[in-house]
Amino acid sequence: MMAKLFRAVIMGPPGSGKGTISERIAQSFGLKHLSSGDFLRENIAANTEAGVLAKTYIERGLMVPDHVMTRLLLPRLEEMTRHSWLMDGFPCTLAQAKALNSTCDLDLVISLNIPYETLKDRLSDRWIHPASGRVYNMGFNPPHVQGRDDLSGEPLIQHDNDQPEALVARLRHYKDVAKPVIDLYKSKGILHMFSGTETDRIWPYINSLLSTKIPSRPETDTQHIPLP
Ligand SMILES: Nc1nc2c(ncn2[C@H]2C[C@H](O)[C@@H](COP(=O)(O)OP(=O)(O)OP(=O)(O)O)O2)c(=O)[nH]1
Ligand SMILES: Nc1ncnc2c1ncn2[C@@H]1O[C@H](COP(=O)(O)OP(=O)(O)O)[C@@H](O)[C@H]1O
Repeated sequence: MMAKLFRAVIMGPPGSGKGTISERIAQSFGLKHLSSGDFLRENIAANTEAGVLAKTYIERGLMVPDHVMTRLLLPRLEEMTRHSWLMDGFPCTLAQAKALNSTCDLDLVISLNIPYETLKDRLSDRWIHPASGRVYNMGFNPPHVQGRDDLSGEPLIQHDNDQPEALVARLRHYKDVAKPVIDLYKSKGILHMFSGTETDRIWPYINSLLSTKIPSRPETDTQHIPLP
């Protein structure tokens, strides 16, 4: 018998730990981690029509318009008929949420509520390996060799828009656009909000919530059919 597919979204301001927590969820529960940023980077690398268009916005530090995002992502999600997934970075706006709504029924939305001071500290210390998108934080998960990606050994970079001046504007913008999305998911009864300053302290709560909804990845347990 095929297990029911599970579809979840994770929301939160820049630096709130969406990527970090998504990876843990993917590992523990076997959901496929989808990231809007990764989809965009793939499309940019492949020079698709949407990728070329998206690049012109990202380069200017702007959000990609809703119609480009939905045209890019919804067909990919529609194709995922055999996989449970967790989407990170989409939807970001009410228009995106409504478009997603018309494509699929979400089971759960995780919203991360992290204080500004914490975000500022984390992001000013964030280093990225541009080619892979691997993310390091000098305090939390530093690279083995300072300034170098663990796998490729290539140099790490910092984003200008992770610095405090740009972050204030990004955060304000996030709050404005996310509020109606959060309200929508609250009204549907699928929103779960987690507050705190440390991913390691938030994670056990998310883990136990998901354990009530999906079987954890059974390495040895053959009673449960793992999620595809
Ligand atoms: N010090 C500290 N750093 C953390 C913690 N959790 C995650 N980080 C680090 C890893 C990264 O360098 C940075 C941001 O984490 P993520 O890239 O997972 O965040 P998110 O995906 O929400 O950011 P984005 O939307 O891509 O800007 O903070 C934590 O509990 N403490
Ligand atoms: N849902 C979305 N709607 C509009 N633009 C998006 C969306 N997701 C990602 N983007 C664009 O792609 C860029 C990279 O996204 P991401 O990798 O999530 O990193 P970050 O949010 O830290 O910049 C964003 O800065 C934004 O321009």
